[in-house]
Formats: sequence, C-alpha cells, structure tokens
Amino acid sequence: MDLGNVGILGNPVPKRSHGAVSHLALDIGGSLIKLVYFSRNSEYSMKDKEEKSSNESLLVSSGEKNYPLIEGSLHFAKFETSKINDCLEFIQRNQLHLSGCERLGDTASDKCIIKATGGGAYKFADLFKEKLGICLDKEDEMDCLVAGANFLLKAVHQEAFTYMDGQKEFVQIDHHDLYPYLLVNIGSGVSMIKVDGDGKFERVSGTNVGGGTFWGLGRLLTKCKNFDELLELSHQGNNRVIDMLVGDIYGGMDYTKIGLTSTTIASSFGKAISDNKELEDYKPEDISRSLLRMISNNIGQISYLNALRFGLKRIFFGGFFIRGHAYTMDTISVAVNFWSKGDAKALFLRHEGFLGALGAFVSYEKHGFNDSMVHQLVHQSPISSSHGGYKIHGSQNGELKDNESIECSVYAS
Ligand SMILES: Nc1ncnc2c1ncn2[C@@H]1O[C@H](COP(=O)(O)OP(=O)(O)OP(=O)(O)O)[C@@H](O)[C@H]1O
Ligand SMILES: CC(C)(CO)[C@@H](O)C(=O)NCCC(=O)O
Repeated sequence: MDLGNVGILGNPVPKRSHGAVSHLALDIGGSLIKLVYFSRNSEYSMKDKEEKSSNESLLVSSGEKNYPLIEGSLHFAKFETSKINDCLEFIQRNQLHLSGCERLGDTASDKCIIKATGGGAYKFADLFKEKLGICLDKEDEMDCLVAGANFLLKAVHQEAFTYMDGQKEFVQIDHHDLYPYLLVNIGSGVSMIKVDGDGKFERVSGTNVGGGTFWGLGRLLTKCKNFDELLELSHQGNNRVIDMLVGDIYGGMDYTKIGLTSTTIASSFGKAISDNKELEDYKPEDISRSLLRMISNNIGQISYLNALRFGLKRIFFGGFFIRGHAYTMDTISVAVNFWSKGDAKALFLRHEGFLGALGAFVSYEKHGFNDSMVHQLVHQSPISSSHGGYKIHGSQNGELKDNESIECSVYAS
C-alpha cells in the first residue's frame, strides 16, 4: 500500500487525502517510541452512506448498542527515544494529537488526552504537555504488551510465524486454543509474561541482557552509527572467529555424551582470551555476529526455562530487537528447539515492536475497539472480505516494511 513520502526513521508521512486521524497511542520505551494511529478512508463518508442503507451488516451490535463500521488503516511509526523532539514534531506536523481533543462545553478550552504506555509515559509527561498541550493517559506497560499480542493474534491474518533453517512458516492461530502461552518481549530489556487469557497474565521473569545490551555493546565495540547498520554487519560476519567452540576445546571432536556437537558455542567471545589480538584486529562484522548470537541464544534459553517452569509449549517473541532479522530468529528458534528437545516452539510476530502501542490503542474504550469487538469482527467477516477482518497490505514475502499499514475496519460508538 502506498503511504506517500517516507519520513524520519522510515516513518510514513500520512497523505493529505487520508481522512481524519483518530486514536493516536504511544509506547515510549527506553530505546524507541512507537506510535499507532487510525485514519479513516477519505472516501468514507460517501461510501458509508451508500453502504449503510444497502448493507445492514455494517452495523454490528455489541451488547445493547449498535456501532457503525468505519473503514480505514492502522498506521505504525517509530522514533529513537533520544530523538523525542523528532517524534513531537511528527505528531505536530500531522496533527495526530488533535484526535484526542475534546471541547469542554462553553469554556472553549481544549483538553487533549492521548493513551500512552512505557516508562516514557511517566518520564516525558511534562514535555508532551509543554510542547503539544497533550495529557498522557498512562496505561500499564505489561497490560498493553499482553493486550497488543492478543489483539494481533486474534485479529490480524498471518501475524505469527515460525522461523527455522531459513524457512518462514505462518501459523494459523485457533482463537479458542490460544492460551496459555509465554510472551517474551525483547526491547531494551526483556520481559517474560505467562498469558492465560484476556487481561489474565503474570510477568514471570525478565532479563537485563536484551536489545539495549546488543546495541549498546555493539556500538562501543564496532563504532557502528546506527542499529540497522550493526544488524546488517552481522550478515557478513563469522562468529567462529571470536567464539570458542566445543571443537576448539575438544580437538575438533563432538562431545556426544552430553549432546554437544563440535560447532556448538562453548563460550561466547571465548577465543578473544587467547588470540593475543586487540579489538582493532577483529572485524566489526565478526563482533556483531558473535554478539547477536550470544544475546539471542541467552534469551532463547531463559525463555525455554520459563516455558518449562509453567509447562508452556508456545513462546511468542516480540520487541524491536528482533527486527524480523533471519539470524536472530534462527538463533532463538534453535535455542528453544535444542533445549526443549523439540517440545516447545518459538513463534515470531510481524508487528513485533508494536505490541505495547497497539495495547494502548485498543485501550480506548470509547470507539468500541476493545477485544470482544475485534473478536466479533473476525467472526462476522472473513479475512478476505473487504469489510472487516484485517488485511495486511504490502510486501509479498511476509516481511513488515517500516511504512506498512494494516487496512481494517473499526466500530465507532
Ligand atoms: N532504529 C533503532 N534504533 C535503536 N534501537 C533499535 C532500532 N531498531 C531496533 N532496535 C532494537 O530494539 C530495541 C528496542 O526495542 P523496543 O522498542 O521493543 O523496546 P523499548 O520499548 O525501547 O524498551 P523497554 O521496553 O525495555 O523500555 C533496542 O534496544 C535495539 O536493540
Ligand atoms: C524495565 C522494563 C519493563 C521497561 O520496559 C524492561 O526494560 C525490562 O523488562 N527489563 C528487564 C528487567 C529485569 O527483569 O531484569
């Protein structure tokens, strides 16, 4: 889907022809700020008028009420938290914040309230108030991660997939057999959440060795200027240059008795002990590869251990660390598969980095975009239908591009 010009950090600049933007939601994390907002199709009013009279199914009831169906798109954007001014400018330029404004009777004063989650909803509340006049309505980060994951798994076609040996396979999610699962969100740090139902969850573990560690250490060790460059470097690298393998210790042999092949990493960065080399003697691409492998492996292993603790078979991985990156997903999948002896499965999400922001988005109650309605919407309309359901438009190979949007319909109250 063509979204027009691409703005800062690959963010789409909404076309002028887009209809009104509504329901901006923010997730302000330690590394990145994520935005989700809905825009109506510009042709909405005419089409809606025509269709409302001819097609009663556009009015769907929830409890006592009927809600009209509005077609439009969900948009996604992200900014580095350290460049929060770019984010404020993006919101201002595209007037995204006005969606949250309510005129307060005759007082003529506008009150803009925007749903926000993540630590930055607290840290930057005053800045948003001062620069844009916005009051951030804070939603709990864990609540939002879970709500966002449940929303995606129930409402978005081809959202979850496995990744093994370079093969991506989409997994059809049975809504009635979704719980329990382990949600592992790899942001700056990592949260592991056992999810038992809608709003029913427990954060069972976490680790401080996460995406921030990869990017922070990687930047220091390789002098890379941005995250994607560091990730790109890892493609060309060879981790065996720096990692100490089982074969390095066992004279090229496997340690079969305990199930370790000669190529298994015995000690990440272990070769640097004895190589008599300085940092400059290693290629940045090899450093990046070893670092990515070390962190992904470690997260995969801790995730498996937590899945084992609670007898969970499915582990969904989210967070912007993953970035749809083949080597990262492969490493995590291999770790989960290896430790669980094939019993547990690692699954990835196309909208990996937007769980929190989507959770904040669906927490707007007033436009009826809550989970039970999403549920109804999926039941009412098959995914391929042009009314309702959620269709992803964009790349054919299942990769989410930075400027992609989800075409969808919401119920307005
Ligand atoms: N363009 C980017 N700039 C910086 N980090 C990026 C970028 N793209 C991906 N990342 C990775 O994603 C991580 C941040 O992921 P995410 O946005 O999910 O977490 P966060 O909300 O910022 O962190 P937390 O939830 O711990 O506060 C970074 O630490 C880094 O590893
Ligand atoms: C502190 C949060 C929740 C902020 O998003 C995240 O960075 C995290 O889960 N860190 C790991 C903290 C720990 O459990 O050790």
